[in-house]
Amino acid sequence: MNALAATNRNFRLASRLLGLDSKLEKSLLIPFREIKVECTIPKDDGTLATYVGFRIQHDNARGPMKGGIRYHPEVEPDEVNALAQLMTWKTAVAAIPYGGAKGGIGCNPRDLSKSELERLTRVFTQKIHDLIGIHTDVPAPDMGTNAQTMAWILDEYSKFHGHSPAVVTGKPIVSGSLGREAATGRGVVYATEALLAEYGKSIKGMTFVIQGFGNVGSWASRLIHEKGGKVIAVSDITGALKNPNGIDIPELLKHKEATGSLKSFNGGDSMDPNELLVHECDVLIPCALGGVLNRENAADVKAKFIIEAANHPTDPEADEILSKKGVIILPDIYANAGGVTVSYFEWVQNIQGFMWDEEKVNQELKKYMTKAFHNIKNMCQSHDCNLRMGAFTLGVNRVARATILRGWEA
Ligand SMILES: NC(=O)C1=CN([C@@H]2O[C@H](COP(=O)(O)OP(=O)(O)OC[C@H]3O[C@@H](n4cnc5c(N)ncnc54)[C@H](OP(=O)(O)O)[C@@H]3O)[C@@H](O)[C@H]2O)C=CC1
Ligand SMILES: O=C(O)CCC(=O)C(=O)O
Repeated sequence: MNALAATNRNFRLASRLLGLDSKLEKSLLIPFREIKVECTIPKDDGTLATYVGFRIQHDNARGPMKGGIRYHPEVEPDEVNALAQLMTWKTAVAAIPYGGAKGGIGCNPRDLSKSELERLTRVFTQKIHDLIGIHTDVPAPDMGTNAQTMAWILDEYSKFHGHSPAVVTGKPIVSGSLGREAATGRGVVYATEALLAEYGKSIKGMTFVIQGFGNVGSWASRLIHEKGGKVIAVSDITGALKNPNGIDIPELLKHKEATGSLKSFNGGDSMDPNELLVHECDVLIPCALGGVLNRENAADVKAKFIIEAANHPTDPEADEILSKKGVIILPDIYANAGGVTVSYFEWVQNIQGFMWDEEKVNQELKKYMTKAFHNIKNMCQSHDCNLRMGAFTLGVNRVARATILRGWEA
């Protein structure tokens, strides 16, 4: 099932549990606005290259639309649409005053030089600058983008609208927030702790398998390692690595920084990346692409807990198979909400012109993640449902209530 069909399905199941009116359901499902732009840039060799950029603004009933910008060869409208919708429910689950959006450019950032990436980002910003803004739509990093990308967007946007640091989050520290770079991984760890506590367990001594070693995967690995968890397998696009005694994550981080990949790290054995997701472990954390858990591999998953740090890593068919096996899944719209939560703190700091220290950022993040977990659990009890539906009913209900309060009448 493609990402949009899967996301719509989860939304409809939640809407039914909540008993939403069908007209309201339709209105919540259809995006507020879909933007598609042509981005042509001169390459370093003087030739021209054209890329397609998207920004899909899903809903703004609870506040300005919010969500990342992805640079990846597989970026296409249905996927961006699904990711934008997930942002709407995610910001509502996290109880931060935003709606949802997502954007992206179909390109392989590994094949572009830094100056080509800068030109592409600036052209994309020129095409969408009048449709984003501090109180309308606030982008942030996602796969293939980072703080530098956000700094270019801020600079280009500011040429049209004056200096506007709050127009993007996930910026470098000069106008960004302390703690934002680590926030998604840190939020994943707080979410994991909240879940494990329900089962009388903690991170210390448990075994973890982590797919993806970019922003989210590397921070999650580092923090789990610091808390005494044993990361026994990790992967990036170049391959996968295992060590049953636990990988030395600080050493692996140095290796990845120096070489750009996990390859040839001598603190573990290489493994088939397809084996990684079905490797024996206590906790599996996908931190890369969507749809990686599907009917092909779900029956073979051996983890007892899955923490969805990536967006929509679990296809609905896999969801069903895993649930029958008794695997506990912490859904993306909660598990990876730490990033957008600290993006909210960054936006607040930019608007106030006042910078928080990192301790305050992390304390507030923990408060938001812990509260959201208990709110999800309450929804699970009221609707007799699993954690995914607990999170969806929580998010959808908050957005539906805001929509009704703003004047919706069937
Ligand atoms: N950044 C954020 O704040 C947030 C991100 N997310 C989600 O988390 C996920 C990861 O995002 P982020 O860490 O920012 O992205 P990055 O681009 O920083 O990292 C992505 C990682 O995935 C790896 N990867 C790509 N393709 C594959 C593959 N086929 N098999 C294994 N690994 C692969 C990359 O490998 P390599 O290192 O070799 O390139 C990289 O390590 C995405 O689903 C994103 O939507 C969710 C919430 C917030
Ligand atoms: O920080 C943000 O605004 C959005 C992060 C994001 O894209 C996501 O949570 O998927």
